[in-house]
Amino acid sequence: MIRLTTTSPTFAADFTALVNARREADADVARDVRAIIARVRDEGDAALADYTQRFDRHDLNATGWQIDPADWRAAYEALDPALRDALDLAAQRIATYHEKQRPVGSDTTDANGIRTGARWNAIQNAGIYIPGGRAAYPSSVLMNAIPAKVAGVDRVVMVTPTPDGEINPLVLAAAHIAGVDELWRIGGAQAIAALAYGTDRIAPVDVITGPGNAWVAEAKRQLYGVVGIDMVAGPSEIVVLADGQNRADWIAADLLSQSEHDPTSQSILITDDAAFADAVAAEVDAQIDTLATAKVARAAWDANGAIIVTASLADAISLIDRLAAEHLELACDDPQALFDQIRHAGSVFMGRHTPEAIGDYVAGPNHVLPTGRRARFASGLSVLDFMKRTSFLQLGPQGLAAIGPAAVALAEAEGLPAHARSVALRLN
Ligand SMILES: NC(=O)c1ccc[n+]([C@@H]2O[C@H](COP(=O)([O-])OP(=O)(O)OC[C@H]3O[C@@H](n4cnc5c(N)ncnc54)[C@H](O)[C@@H]3O)[C@@H](O)[C@H]2O)c1
Ligand SMILES: N[C@H](CO)Cc1c[nH]c[nH+]1
Ligand SMILES: [Zn+2]
Repeated sequence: MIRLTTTSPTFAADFTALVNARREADADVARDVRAIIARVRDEGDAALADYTQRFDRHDLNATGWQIDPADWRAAYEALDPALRDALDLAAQRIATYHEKQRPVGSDTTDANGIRTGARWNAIQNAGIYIPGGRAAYPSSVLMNAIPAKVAGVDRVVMVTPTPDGEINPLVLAAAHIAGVDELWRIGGAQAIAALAYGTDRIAPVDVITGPGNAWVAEAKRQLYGVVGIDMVAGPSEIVVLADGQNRADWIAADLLSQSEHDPTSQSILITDDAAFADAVAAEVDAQIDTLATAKVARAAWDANGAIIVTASLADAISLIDRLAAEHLELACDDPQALFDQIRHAGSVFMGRHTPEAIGDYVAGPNHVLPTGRRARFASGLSVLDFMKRTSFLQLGPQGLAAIGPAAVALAEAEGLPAHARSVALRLN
């Protein structure tokens, strides 16, 4: 963990180094992913079986390539009732939140009878990546599949790695609740490539959504264009802005909640109270060892964690915007006043009783969010990622007469005579 103070003479350089640190997709990851993608494109299922053996340690031809919907239902029905209720509550809240995102098209006709508009249609085939290397993510099944179904996607294809051939029953139960259509036991960059290009067994999809580690995120980035993607959603991050009135143990737990995802995760505390910074640092150290995920959390905190002490909470705003983090907690008395001034963050958690982890599971907004400072230009997963818009126009003789000559003039000015003729012929 590094500790910075805004009054230090080296702060500007130190903070810039923190902002620019490349935690994900370094040169090796990009090169390895390129090789994996090329092999899956050329060798299809054989490459998938080989990579699954290498990274997930099981033989797909023995364990099975797919898991059957009957098994999803059985897993749901066998769940402990409290867990089933928790999953149902999460699904219902996520559905309610996302149903409000359905877009409306437009259809207007002006005084010359020129009709213009736009119509939204669902993507036909969506691939959803559900991470599964270090932890199982039933919550990510709901976060991806529910918006896809709200959008009206015909075919939702879920891929997830099953290390050592084991699958978490909660992941199956979530697939059942969310109405997934196919479930393949493949993960990593190879699964993204299979969804993008298709193989003998797996029909290709039109868009791929979902989070994953550095290899998954880089594969989506490299395959964008062959296939649509939601965003690059890599190793988790959190920035917590907290004044000295918070409980140090609460804030330490919030920081660790994201550090425990991945050794390349990043957790940053910004506070205007140096004594509170000390207390949180001590709490993080005390809490890490109590976690079953201590090894990953420790690696992430040591390598990428940061505590920044500012002179005031207001001084933190420009720092927060430069970090453009996936998650931002505002643990202070008037979070709204700060939120009003912040532009770049994937999702914001306001007030002392809104830990980021509540949004990971049950609040309703999507937990698939842009990482690596991409909140400057990207948004969290939504129904719109599973839809696209087609514009349309319709003119009669009067409308064409009104705007056609301008089109002819512009076409001639561009040196495109066939364009000009196509309009002019109809004007005469
Ligand atoms: N940004 C978000 O919205 C969000 C949401 C949930 C989870 N996450 C992130 O998802 C990630 C989940 O990671 P995970 O590892 O548990 O599962 P994962 O499914 O993303 O990755 C596991 C796969 O990675 C591949 N892999 C591992 N080591 C490799 C190597 N050396 N070379 C090539 N491929 C390799 C393997 O194919 C393996 O099956 C975490 O980073 C977590 O922070 C992000
Ligand atoms: N925090 C993750 C997004 O970065 C989402 C998640 C799922 N389960 C637990 N956490
Ligand atoms: Zn999380």
